[in-house]
Amino acid sequence: MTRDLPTPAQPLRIGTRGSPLALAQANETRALLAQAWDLPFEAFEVVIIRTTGDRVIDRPLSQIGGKGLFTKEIEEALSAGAIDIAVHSMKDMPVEQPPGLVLDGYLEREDPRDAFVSLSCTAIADLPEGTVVGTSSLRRKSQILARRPDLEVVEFRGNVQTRLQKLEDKVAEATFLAMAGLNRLGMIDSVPARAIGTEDMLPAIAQGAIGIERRGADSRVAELLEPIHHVETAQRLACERAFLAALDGSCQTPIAGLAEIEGGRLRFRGEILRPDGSEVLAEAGETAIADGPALGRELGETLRRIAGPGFFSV
Ligand SMILES: NCc1[nH]cc(CCC(=O)O)c1CC(=O)O
Repeated sequence: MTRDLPTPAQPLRIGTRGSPLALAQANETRALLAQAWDLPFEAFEVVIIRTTGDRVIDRPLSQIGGKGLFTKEIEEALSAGAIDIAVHSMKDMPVEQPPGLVLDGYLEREDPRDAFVSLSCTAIADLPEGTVVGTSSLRRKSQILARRPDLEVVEFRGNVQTRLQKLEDKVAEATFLAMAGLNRLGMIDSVPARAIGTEDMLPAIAQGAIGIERRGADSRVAELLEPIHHVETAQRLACERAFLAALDGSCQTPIAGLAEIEGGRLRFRGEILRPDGSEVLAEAGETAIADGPALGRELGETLRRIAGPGFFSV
């Protein structure tokens, strides 16, 4: 039993970005912790931290450069002891953490699929030739162009509300969002969104999963997180992130992958694309759950070999 549980006077400080989705994720973590330990909400404090990714909104993410655009400042606060845990969208997390920090707590994964969002159409296939679609994701852009080279893809940044306004304003006819974000924001019924099957658009690595980062030396926090940790999510992400690590993936490379567990077996599909969508390389495999990381690594290395140097630069 943990001896010193957080109290309203000395709350556990939960660091997060200030976007509506990030706040929803931090509050979900807070509620799960309060429930698991039978503590009042006030024993947990949400601390908002502004990141480079939040500050620079006039350029595509891929052009700002550097890893961890949405995480660097939060990790600095965690290392400095200004917060006790950090709640992240695992999709935005580099595969390696700074020295002293550990990212091994996961909430149960939400729907990993992407959503097709449009006021006028219901699927990519229905879009008239030459239609303009908006996305800020290199992966989604490449996947769309691979399927529909006739479409025009324009840069589309901002939160869900901003993007919907851009659809209203006819800046683009359609856009793409994570189902997980729409669900967590409680917006799924108020947005013209349709889930895209993972055979049609393979999600980003770790899409829909929330990770909780802590200081490795902080065993009290490790103990606090244990009851809200979701083992199957961790097993799926271990495979997906091993795939990403083998490909040295960052936000600047179009990489997709999804691990699924059924009947005690883990199935993984992964793909890499040229940024212009002119080529897609895919691999899939199945293994025992414990061997998920080895499978992810092996398939990542296979794809890297097949792709050769320069694959991502065209
Ligand atoms: N890169 C931004 C980001 N990071 C996580 C999500 C969605 C939630 C998730 O995948 O867990 C989003 C927005 C989006 O892709 O629509």
